[in-house]
Amino acid sequence: TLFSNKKKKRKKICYIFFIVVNEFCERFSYYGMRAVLVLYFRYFLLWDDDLATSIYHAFVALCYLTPILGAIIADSWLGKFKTIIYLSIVYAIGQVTMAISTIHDITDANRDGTPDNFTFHIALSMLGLILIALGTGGIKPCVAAFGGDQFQEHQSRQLNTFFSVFYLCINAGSLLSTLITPLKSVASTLMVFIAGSGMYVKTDPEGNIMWSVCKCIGFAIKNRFRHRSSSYPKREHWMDWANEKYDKLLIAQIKMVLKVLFLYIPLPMFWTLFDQKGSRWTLQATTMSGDFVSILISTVNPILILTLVPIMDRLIFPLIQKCGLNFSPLKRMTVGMLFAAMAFVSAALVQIEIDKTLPNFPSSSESQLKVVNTYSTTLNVTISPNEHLLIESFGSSADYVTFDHQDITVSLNTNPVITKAFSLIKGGRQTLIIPSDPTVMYLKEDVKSKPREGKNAIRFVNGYTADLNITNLDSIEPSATTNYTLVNQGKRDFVLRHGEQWCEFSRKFGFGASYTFLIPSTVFSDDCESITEVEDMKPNSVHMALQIPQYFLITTGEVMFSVTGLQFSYSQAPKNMKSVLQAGWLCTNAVGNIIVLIVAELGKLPKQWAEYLLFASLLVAVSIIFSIMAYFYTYIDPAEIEAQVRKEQGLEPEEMEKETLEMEEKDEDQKNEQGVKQTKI
Ligand SMILES: C[C@H](N)C(=O)N1CCC[C@H]1C(=O)O
Repeated sequence: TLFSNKKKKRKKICYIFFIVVNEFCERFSYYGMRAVLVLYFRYFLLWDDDLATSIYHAFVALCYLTPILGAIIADSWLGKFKTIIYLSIVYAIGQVTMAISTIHDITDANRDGTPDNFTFHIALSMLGLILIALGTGGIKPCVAAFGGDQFQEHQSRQLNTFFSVFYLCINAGSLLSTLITPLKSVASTLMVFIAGSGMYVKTDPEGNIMWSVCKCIGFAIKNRFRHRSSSYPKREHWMDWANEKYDKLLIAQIKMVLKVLFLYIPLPMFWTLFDQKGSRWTLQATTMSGDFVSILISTVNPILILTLVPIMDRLIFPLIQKCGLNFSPLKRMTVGMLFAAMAFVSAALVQIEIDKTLPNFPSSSESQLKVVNTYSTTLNVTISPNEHLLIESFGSSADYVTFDHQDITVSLNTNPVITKAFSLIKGGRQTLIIPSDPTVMYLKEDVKSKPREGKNAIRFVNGYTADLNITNLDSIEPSATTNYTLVNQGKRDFVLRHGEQWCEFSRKFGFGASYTFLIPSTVFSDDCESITEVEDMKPNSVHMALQIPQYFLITTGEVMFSVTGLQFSYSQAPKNMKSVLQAGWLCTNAVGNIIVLIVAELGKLPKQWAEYLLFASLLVAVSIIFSIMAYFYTYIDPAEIEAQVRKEQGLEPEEMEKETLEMEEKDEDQKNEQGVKQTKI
């Protein structure tokens, strides 16, 4: 017996392995593709930021809505195993379609590097994304439930460990997704899953269960309405009004599912905060300094998951249990939400620090002006009515001057005095460039937000007497100013050239700054030494390491909320509706994304820190509501309830046991048969 038990255990570990590796590969493909999706929209389809992020969030929401479809197909028709196989094929076709849509040569007849027919590429990529959403979402509830199906009722501890390992694999896949192409991984997902085919415990679909559920609920509502008069005796539950027509077992199962789905109503708020990690927090990082921006943003969450899940499972939760505290799944989920709220408080505190260092940008009715002097002497600049600035040669005004009107007159104390009228841009920042011939002074528009992705915006004013060529820039005429170019952090070299003459100029950049470099007429004689720099915008000074606490808090919250939610959804579902409840759980994520799309994108508060605090407060309020709902929830053992109903229906427990035994024997025979077949091959 001992030997056969050990053998069974080893076998189980083996086929669980196929399932978790399958999830690893799938998430690998999904997150790998998601990581480059916004870039594809921005730089290939040339969409603007808003459209790119909206379509991105809509796609993520769709990926978490399609699980309903997958669950219906699995529980009512194909069964989980076949659903996973078929929808994985749809998934792979989606990835191929998406890959084809990125080949610009297909419509680039004139070979200029730009597609000629954007509509074709957009249509193809949208089709690809829909297929991917159908594939990834469709299989997701089935894989989790299918994994759970491999355990027997008494193995609840192992079941919990399975879901933790399952979540670890999701995040290992997400972490490594940037290294290997998504396409290969879809193919391997399928192969790994099929490889374990002969070993799985496959539960058959029980007819069109979803249709029966809908009909049963519809009948209960109609029947209740028909008997609304007080002369009819009350029933314990409104679903009991379906007793006249429907099987007691089905009614009991629907009650279990509805109870859990009702509990899920407040949960999307967690995902609303969680999903802003990829949008608001990423933007926050671009206003901070530090060398590890991209690594931090794309990897910190999965790395923390890989560390925190084992720590929680093996250390924290057992410790809490040892202290005699009942840290039930719903309590864990509530605490998870509170952690996410704390993460947003932490984000707000970081934002307040960042705001202290941000430039004072003009409001929509104001205009800002700075003056740069490349004239040969110091100038006294008067800007009507009462702004007086003393600006050295090859220097600038100390900071921007803010005006609440747009029309200004500038006078220079040259001989004769030069006076010129300008109209400033409302809500804009500009620089008045005074060249070597001040009569042609002109306005140049400046950046009025922090350069993206921690880059630096730089430009040059040519005070040299002839055209100049600068590395990677077009030639600049004398007295002209280049447009801004974005440069990365670190040391950058520029070569300035005019005919045979040249000199090299090096500059070390931080993050998110903006500079105007003034090139004097002596530039070649002093080997670029005399180039001066005007700081239009200071580099970011709040270090990105300050974001670590918020990532740590939200990931701790995720471990408590998401891993527990996954386990809870499986354990509280009746046998024939496991995928449906997994789909319901995943839908909370979809709704969360839709809320981000609607509320966070449309209703921006003027202060970012205030928006973070608002979201934190909302989640605290929601977690209080959830904890009250959880207080009234009684944990159930679906198998026990089903057995009890069966018993009430006259099916003796012995018969049931016999039935179960027969099924197990059948399964065992089937597996042995497969094993023999495989050996023969
Ligand atoms: C990458 C996340 N840490 C994560 O594991 N997930 C976010 C949404 C649910 C879950 C997933 O299944 O991808």
